[in-house]
Amino acid sequence: MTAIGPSLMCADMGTLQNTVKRLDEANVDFFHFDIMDGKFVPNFTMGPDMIKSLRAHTNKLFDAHLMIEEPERYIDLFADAGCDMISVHAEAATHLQRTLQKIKNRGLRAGVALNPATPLNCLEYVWDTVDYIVLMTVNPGFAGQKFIPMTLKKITLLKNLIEDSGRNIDIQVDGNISYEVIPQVLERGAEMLVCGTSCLFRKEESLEHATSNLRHFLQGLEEKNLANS
Ligand SMILES: O=C(CO)[C@H](O)[C@H](O)COP(=O)(O)O
Repeated sequence: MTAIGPSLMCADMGTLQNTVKRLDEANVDFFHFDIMDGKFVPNFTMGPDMIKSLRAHTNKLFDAHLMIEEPERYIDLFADAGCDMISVHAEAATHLQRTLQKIKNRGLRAGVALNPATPLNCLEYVWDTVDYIVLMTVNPGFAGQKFIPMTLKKITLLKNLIEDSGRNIDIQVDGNISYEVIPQVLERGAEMLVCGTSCLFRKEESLEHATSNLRHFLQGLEEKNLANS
């Protein structure tokens, strides 16, 4: 089943606790936290203390996407805050394998995030240390950007590489994951959707409606695929 993960940087920061409770009840699958340092990306968002304070309000998976330089220095901080999954950018981790191993040693799922222009060959020697790949479909740093069409080809290539590796590695897509884009990324092999302003945090509908509409839409696509197979 396709996993829905609200991108909490798109929420109202003043009512975050309530938002997490509502989305938990609306039955999202995981919560996605974008961590920015003003260096790797030109923006700032949330940090470990915020994650820690939200941990008591849901049992759903917490997924931290570290858009920061030297991510290896902060793994313990985010693990201690209550994260279940941590992804680091290949472009930012000098010792990528060591950093992924550090995440796994803490008992968490380890992810590699790739900017749109980063080729897939940086994954070649870490297949045995990675649980999920975050393919950025916009350049990271800001919500509300435009989907980059070249990344569709990358999903197909990545799916083939994962199948060849024989490993159980999920593909997460992040950036302008709209109703128009969703069928295209799913048909190419994405399994985890990071849902921001493009499909969940929308002015015209409540979080509850947005989540249930999205779930129905995904179910419809899955039924159509089953019927065609
Ligand atoms: O990673 C991100 C930005 O770097 C956000 O998670 C994402 O872009 C938010 O979604 P949307 O594009 O739909 O607003």
